[in-house]
Amino acid sequence: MTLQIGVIGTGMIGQDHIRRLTKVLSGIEVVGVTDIDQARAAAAAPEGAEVFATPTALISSDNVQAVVICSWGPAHEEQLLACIAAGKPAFCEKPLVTSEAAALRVIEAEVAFGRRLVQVGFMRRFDADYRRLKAVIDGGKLGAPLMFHSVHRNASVPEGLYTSEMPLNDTLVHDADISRWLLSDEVTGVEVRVPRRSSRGGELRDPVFVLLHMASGALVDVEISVNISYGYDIRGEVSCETGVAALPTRPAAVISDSNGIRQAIPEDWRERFIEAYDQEFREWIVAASEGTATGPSTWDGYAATLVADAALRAVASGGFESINMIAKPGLYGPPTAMAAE
Ligand SMILES: NC(=O)c1ccc[n+]([C@@H]2O[C@H](COP(=O)([O-])OP(=O)(O)OC[C@H]3O[C@@H](n4cnc5c(N)ncnc54)[C@H](O)[C@@H]3O)[C@@H](O)[C@H]2O)c1
Ligand SMILES: O[C@H]1[C@H](O)[C@@H](O)[C@H](O)[C@@H](O)[C@H]1O
Repeated sequence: MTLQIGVIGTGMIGQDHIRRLTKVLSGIEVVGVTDIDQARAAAAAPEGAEVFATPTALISSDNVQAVVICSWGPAHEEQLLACIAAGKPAFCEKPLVTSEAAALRVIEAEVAFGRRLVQVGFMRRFDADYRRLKAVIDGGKLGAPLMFHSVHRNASVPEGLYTSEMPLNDTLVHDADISRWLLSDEVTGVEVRVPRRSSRGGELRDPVFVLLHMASGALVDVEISVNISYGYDIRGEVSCETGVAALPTRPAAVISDSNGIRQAIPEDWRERFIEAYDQEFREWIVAASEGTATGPSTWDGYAATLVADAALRAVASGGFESINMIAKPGLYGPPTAMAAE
């Protein structure tokens, strides 16, 4: 059976996902697209796909069985709620939503529906290197994880569109999610330090240094640099009681020329996580074909939203900002460290 998919938002990642859904993966057909920029939607539409005037029209179409949301974060809530109301599985790019209140409304709707329908685009969980790192930590041979050093560097970000809040509410959400998942832990508080500003980003608050306090007592430090120019560089190292486990340096062709011997660094997220995005969709397609979702959930999107909110408060206060989660609904699995009481 072929799953008929509609894509909302045909910008950078929408186009990349349409490419993988039409040229890489099987078991699906992109039957519809929409974007507030109708010309962009028409240009991105695969042959034979319908260009819908609005997300509502796409979601309610009888031809669309599942939805991929790649619009801007502030638009996600309305589109997710419409998918849940229609009972259609939705893959939603990060961030899930852009406020705690919005995250709670999506949780409430999905819990009332009674089955998981939403998968959030935290693609690092599908990356083979991160999966091997988690297997080592879960294996327990290195003892308990004590510290996680997470480095998140972008070569550049879209000028004018990427604001000073975004290192914390757009970029950090990946590190927040991967920390919770890798360490099987929950974030209970956040501190942020702002070092000397990089002259490459103009007035942008860049870089930032974030400290995540985990429920177990483990600490996570995150470097976010979004104008590092040399490439898209993602690193991670977990210090445990009797050893250290780290992401490997990615294999790349070794080039020897008059500049020396060197290996290329990915240019951006599309290249670094290409296999992870393919794999997250493979797993989503299986789940969505069964009318549900897998992997990062609305609950995980909610948790990352709380971290982003706390980080923004921490910049303003200069101190420690705590996080208080609601009790975890059973739909999202057993209680976590924080919600256990
Ligand atoms: N997982 C990742 O690594 C990753 C990478 C890039 C982007 N993203 C996320 O994907 C989303 C899109 O990012 P992008 O880089 O493609 O941005 P983009 O600006 O290139 O594209 C967004 C598109 O959505 C459209 N849009 C916005 N609001 C809409 C609405 N209400 N209805 C219909 N269309 C609407 C815009 O016109 C635009 O074409 C963001 O949430 C971003 O954080 C995730
Ligand atoms: O939307 C993008 C995307 O999520 C990337 O994975 C991240 O590295 C960028 O900082 C962010 O702006």
